[in-house]
Amino acid sequence: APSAAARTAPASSASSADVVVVGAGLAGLTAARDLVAAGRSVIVLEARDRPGGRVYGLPLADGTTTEGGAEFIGPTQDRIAALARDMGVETFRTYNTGKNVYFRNGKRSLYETDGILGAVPPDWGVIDLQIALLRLGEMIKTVPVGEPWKAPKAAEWDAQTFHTWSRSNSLSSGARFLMDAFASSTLSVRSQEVSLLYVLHYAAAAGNESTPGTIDRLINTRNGAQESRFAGGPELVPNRLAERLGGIVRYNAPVRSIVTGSGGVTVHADGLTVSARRVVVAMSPAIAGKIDYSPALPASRAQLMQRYPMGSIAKFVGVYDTPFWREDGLTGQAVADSGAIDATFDNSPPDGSRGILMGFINQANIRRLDGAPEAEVRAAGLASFTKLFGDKAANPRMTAVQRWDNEMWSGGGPTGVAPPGALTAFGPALREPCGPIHWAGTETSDYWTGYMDGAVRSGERVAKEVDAAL
Ligand SMILES: Cc1cc2nc3c(=O)[nH]c(=O)nc-3n(C[C@H](O)[C@H](O)[C@H](O)COP(=O)(O)OP(=O)(O)OC[C@H]3O[C@@H](n4cnc5c(N)ncnc54)[C@H](O)[C@@H]3O)c2cc1C
Repeated sequence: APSAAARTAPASSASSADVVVVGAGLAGLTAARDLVAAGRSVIVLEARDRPGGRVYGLPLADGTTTEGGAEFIGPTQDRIAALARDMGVETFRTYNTGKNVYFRNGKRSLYETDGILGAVPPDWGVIDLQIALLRLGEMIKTVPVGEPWKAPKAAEWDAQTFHTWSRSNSLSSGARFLMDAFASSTLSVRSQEVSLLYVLHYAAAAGNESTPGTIDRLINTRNGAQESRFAGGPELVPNRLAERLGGIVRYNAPVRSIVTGSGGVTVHADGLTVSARRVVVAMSPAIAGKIDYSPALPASRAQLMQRYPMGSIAKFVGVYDTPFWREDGLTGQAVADSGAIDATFDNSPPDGSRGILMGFINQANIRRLDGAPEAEVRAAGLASFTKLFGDKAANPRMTAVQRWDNEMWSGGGPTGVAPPGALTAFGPALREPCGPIHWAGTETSDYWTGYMDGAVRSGERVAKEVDAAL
């Protein structure tokens, strides 16, 4: 249990603990849970006024919320599943009955997702694409989960982008578009921006210790990463965990600097300084790089933090009286090559008592809308919804938008992504402790890096690491 001193320290003061955890996202909260269970005194310092980080219940005008950040959970995501169970949060299936919409080259078509192609829309390049996917599947098998830099062809694959590979391994514009759509919908970057090795590892990591990761598990709704959602919203998981941890979690406490001395570390947050034997920094490398470290970190870690940028992403939702697309035989899922939104899902509540359409405004699309007033984002979002789901989508009861790129304590999303050269030169620094400073966050995970499950796994891993070091 936390020491009495840790529980009662006033908000603006100096205090001490065995371990300071920086960041109350899923990674930091999980680390704190396990360290407290191991009998260590812990203080969690969170910059925002809420826990959860990239897991966020986006408020709607009527006082309810919808998923503004992380949303889905699927098979082999065992650690977030276990945590949600512990917190009494149930899951339900993502609405997935009917056909998906595919919009390309100005033409709208519908397709089934229970055929051999699964979630892949049929396009002219489909044979071409299947051959490329088979090749990728073979490459993925050779990438060691958690250590992609040790793949036999790591140097070759980290020397090119996913775009370069997709262009030299497919001829049709359909296959090329669908490979770009894969990078966009999973990482919210253009395929030009991400290392081939990183993409291969992302797929290798989409599994668990007994089930190898695959591209299918990343992109599928049924049997894939989009299979289920959390009843009441995913934010219930971090909210309840933070509540359980109680007063050791301090909000509005952005950490500005971490000073390593002979006896341990001193962590300086706004209004609070904490001395500890160890510190866990539980956030993406890019955001961890905003903290001042003294003495300077080893160059490998400092430069990793310069080379692991966040994707660019926003979510747009429209709320309707009913999920009208269901009556039209549609799942609410779409893939589009134009407009502000390139992928959609049905975000309605489990009982379907009203309809919520969610659209991702991914990579270049949200960059184009950077700084645009909300009315312009709304108009662009509704234009996409109408094009994909018809005129009934034009007049929602309300809309909402969550722009992650403008969030000071996230800097984008869904995850940090490695451009060419970063993993082979700096990858081991993702997890390697720097003296008493340990690193967590979904980006440091082996399985399901980039996902809530990876965040939880990273918290569990770092708690063991720190407990052993104390
Ligand atoms: C739009 C979007 C959609 C997504 N969809 C899914 C999905 O469907 N399924 C899925 O599994 N995952 C999804 N993700 C990814 C998922 O949200 C993340 O993988 C996961 O939440 C990361 O948790 P974390 O604890 O590693 O980091 P974070 O959640 O980023 O937590 C880091 C915490 O540190 C805090 N912090 C930052 N700097 C400081 C500082 N200096 N001092 C103190 N505190 C600080 C932040 O405020 C934050 O609370 C999505 C993400 C986004 C943005």
